[in-house]
Amino acid sequence: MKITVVGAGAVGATCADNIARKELAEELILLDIKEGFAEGKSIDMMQTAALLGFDTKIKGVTNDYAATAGSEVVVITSGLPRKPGMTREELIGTNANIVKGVTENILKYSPDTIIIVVSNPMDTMNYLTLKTSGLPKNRILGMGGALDSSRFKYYLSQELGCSPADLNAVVIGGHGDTTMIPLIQHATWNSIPVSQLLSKEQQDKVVAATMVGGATLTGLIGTSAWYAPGAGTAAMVESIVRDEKKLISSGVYLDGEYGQKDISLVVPVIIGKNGAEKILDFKLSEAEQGAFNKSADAVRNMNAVLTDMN
Ligand SMILES: NC(=O)C1=CN([C@@H]2O[C@H](COP(=O)(O)OP(=O)(O)OC[C@H]3O[C@@H](n4cnc5c(N)ncnc54)[C@H](O)[C@@H]3O)[C@@H](O)[C@H]2O)C=CC1
Ligand SMILES: O=C([O-])CC(=O)C(=O)O
Repeated sequence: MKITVVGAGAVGATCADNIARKELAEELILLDIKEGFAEGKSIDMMQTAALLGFDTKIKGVTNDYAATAGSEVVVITSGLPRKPGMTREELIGTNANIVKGVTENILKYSPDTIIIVVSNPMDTMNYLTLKTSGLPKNRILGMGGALDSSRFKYYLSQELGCSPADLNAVVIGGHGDTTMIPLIQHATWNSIPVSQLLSKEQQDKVVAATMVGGATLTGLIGTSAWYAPGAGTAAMVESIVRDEKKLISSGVYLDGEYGQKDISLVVPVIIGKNGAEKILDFKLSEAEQGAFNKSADAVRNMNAVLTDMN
């Protein structure tokens, strides 16, 4: 198994680190445009191999796409992160060009790969990758729901005083401060609905904290988060590589599911060796479907910016 991670910054390097520790690949290429940066990070990570006991060979390259040839999975993290006070959507001007160029270069050497898009604004960057690559829709996945669902579990666990691992909770919609939809009515603690354990105020607090989870960390750190984003992406890679068929909220192209067409949004997806193997199209309540439609409108407006940029 050969995997490439594009962008050796905070998220890309953390994702690569997780992939190596889990030994998901024999060969892992880390590519960045900044001279020597991916090489340095890769050597640093390889110098943990003796300590951590992993066998993955990590190689860093500066913009050398030939080195990525034959990658079965490619993760795209290249692009600017937001600064405090910014929205993810404000990154579109810079990141659309980066993601489009990277996708074109990757496909020259790995025409049948599965791509996971992380760069923000993720829903629109995933849609752009779908349109740029011409790959079948099952081979393009956006990372956002894995992270947001894990954040949702974190905030729920804080309120319930329980282990996040005992929780089942899912975020769908867009990967944006106002577009994500934590499905609180469906969340359970070992099968017990959390809506029966938390007051309405507590539930509202958890939902609100989850939605601005990324912005909160950006305010604290000065740039956006990377540990949970890196781990969320690696979990998707793992489900592909090990053909786990895990149900992970992910950005996928919708063709009628949840009443939406020609858009990428986050919904529950079974992820296996063929990428997005099945979208679980379950019935939302009227309020949830209304929120989903509103998120779709917002993401569609962002997607329209791509046309204006051309
Ligand atoms: N979807 C999600 O849930 C999340 C998305 N993100 C997004 O991921 C992206 C990366 O975030 P960080 O790693 O924190 O940023 P970073 O600034 O630490 O790393 C980005 C890297 O991309 C590289 N890069 C820029 N243009 C490139 C190109 N054309 N080819 C190859 N490499 C290129 C830069 O040199 C830099 O090393 C941002 O857009 C951020 O908003 C971050 C966290 C979560
Ligand atoms: O907040 C950001 O800009 C980065 C991101 O998508 C996240 O951490 O959820």
